[in-house]
Amino acid sequence: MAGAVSFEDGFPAEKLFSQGYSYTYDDVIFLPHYIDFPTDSVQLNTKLTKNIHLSIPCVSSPMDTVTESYMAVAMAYLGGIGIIHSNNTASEQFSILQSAKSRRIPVVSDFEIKSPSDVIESESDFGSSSVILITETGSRKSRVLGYVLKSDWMNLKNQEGRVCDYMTKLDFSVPSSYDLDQITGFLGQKGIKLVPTVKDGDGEIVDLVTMDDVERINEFPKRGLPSLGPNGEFLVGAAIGTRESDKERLEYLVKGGADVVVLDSSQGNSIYQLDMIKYIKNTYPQLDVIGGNVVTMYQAQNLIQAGVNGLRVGMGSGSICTTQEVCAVGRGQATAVYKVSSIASQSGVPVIADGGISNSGHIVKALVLGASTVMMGSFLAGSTEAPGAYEYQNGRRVKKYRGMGSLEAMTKGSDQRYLGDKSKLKIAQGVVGAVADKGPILKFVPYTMHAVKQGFQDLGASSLESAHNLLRSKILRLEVRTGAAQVEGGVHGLVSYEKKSF
Ligand SMILES: NC(=O)C1=CN([C@@H]2O[C@H](COP(=O)(O)OP(=O)(O)OC[C@H]3O[C@@H](n4cnc5c(N)ncnc54)[C@H](O)[C@@H]3O)[C@@H](O)[C@H]2O)C=CC1
Ligand SMILES: O=c1[nH]c(=O)c2[nH+]cn([C@@H]3O[C@H](COP(=O)(O)O)[C@@H](O)[C@H]3O)c2[nH]1
Ligand SMILES: [K+]
Repeated sequence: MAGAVSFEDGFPAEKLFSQGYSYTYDDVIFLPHYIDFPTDSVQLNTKLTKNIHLSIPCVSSPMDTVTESYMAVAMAYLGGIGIIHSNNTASEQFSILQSAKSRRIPVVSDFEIKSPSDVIESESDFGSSSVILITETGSRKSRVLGYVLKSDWMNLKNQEGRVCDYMTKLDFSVPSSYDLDQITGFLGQKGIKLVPTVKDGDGEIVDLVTMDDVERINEFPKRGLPSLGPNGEFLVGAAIGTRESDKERLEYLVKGGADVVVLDSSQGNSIYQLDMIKYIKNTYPQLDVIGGNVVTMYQAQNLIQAGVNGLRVGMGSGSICTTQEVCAVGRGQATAVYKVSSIASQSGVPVIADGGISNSGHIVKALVLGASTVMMGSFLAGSTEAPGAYEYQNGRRVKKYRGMGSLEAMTKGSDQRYLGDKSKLKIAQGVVGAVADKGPILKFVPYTMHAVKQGFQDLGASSLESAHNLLRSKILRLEVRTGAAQVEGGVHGLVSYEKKSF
């Protein structure tokens, strides 16, 4: 470390965040410190809750356009975690959870299954997949007999025949608990192009993994250790509410193997949430509970005293949120993360900085200001692994992304909860929108983590713990950026440019 500092330059966080302003990530900037280690030696391993360890500080938000099973699997594969949303029935949420828990390979495999006597009538029978699987009865819970590749079918002379007349025979399947290395080895050893994975026990087909999938995944940048539970399954979380009916939902989720539950509310400091925390702690003492959302020390203190194992911070900071406009409550996210973390750290309760992340710099700021993980909605929406299909808007490939407090999400299209019950007024606190196709999170999350490591290196922080210590000991300094400084900090003065990050 460089020589002792005998002058004042910049502000310690404690001073900056006690001036009566609500700052967000873009308002503040860290002053660089001293580098004495390479980027690759920065460690981003962290805690989601007191008991759950992750190798990257990333959590996908419990929103119905962000986290279902493919997202949860990809997040755990990368070393983070996904929280399955609860905008569905308890049994629907249970199936999504089970679907994530039964997988170890982050493929988005959306294939059709037919029986040997079926006929493939047109190319559209393949859907978005390049292969159709053939099983004895044409269902998932049936013996695999073979497959038909779209490319083979296109070259067939007699496309009208039954699939058993031309399918490629396949006698193999592997347990769905196989990881990528085991499947790669299996495909190589048998010299086959693809293999279905099946659940232990009932033998239900889970995925179809092709050599192309395996090669593609192996080409993505290096990742952290996957997030695994003691039974070798991926760690997966789930959201619940604080109504009486959520106790039944919780029972399903516990049966489904949820590793952690998030009490999903915009204002977590309520009698309903405190009662739910007590109920969960009494009924399932082994289950970790994340409370929130909170933005003040007072709110946080109440939930900590009630026994939460983690805190989710952010009110109105999300990209689709209108809470601050509608309700006049909330807080700038940088201030909220700093203030809540400063009290939560005294009890060793990890903080999730939720909402408002739109670049790697925001992640650095959230983590250095005291958070242990960041929760992201829009940053992960629009990816291959996010729920929903791509569509085109003005020539751009996009996926829908919507707030869970938007009218559309609250009424869920045909759901009559709101439209039928005229006595209950519903006010939207979120919007429905779309985000651009970002490709697989398997690719852009590792690049983003590398950018975060570079930020940590500039600050002289080799880990989250070291960053938190540097901030608390007032060695790390920061300042507020004026409007002009923010303009200067972005790209400016060019006639045109292309922004390509990696
Ligand atoms: N982070 C943020 O800034 C915001 C997030 N959201 C998201 O929107 C969704 C809905 O959020 P909220 O509306 O805050 O959900 P919520 O379930 O906490 O609250 C909905 C309403 O139900 C009431 N309520 C909850 N439990 C109750 C019980 N047991 N008995 C009687 N009343 C009860 C609440 O007081 C509130 O009026 C969540 O997914 C949340 O994450 C919404 C707004 C802001
Ligand atoms: O005011 C709100 N109205 C909503 O409809 C809504 N839906 C989600 N959220 C919150 O926003 C977070 C995701 O934010 P980002 O897209 O910025 O990552 C999420 O993680 C939530 O905390 C909402 N907030
Ligand atoms: K907002």
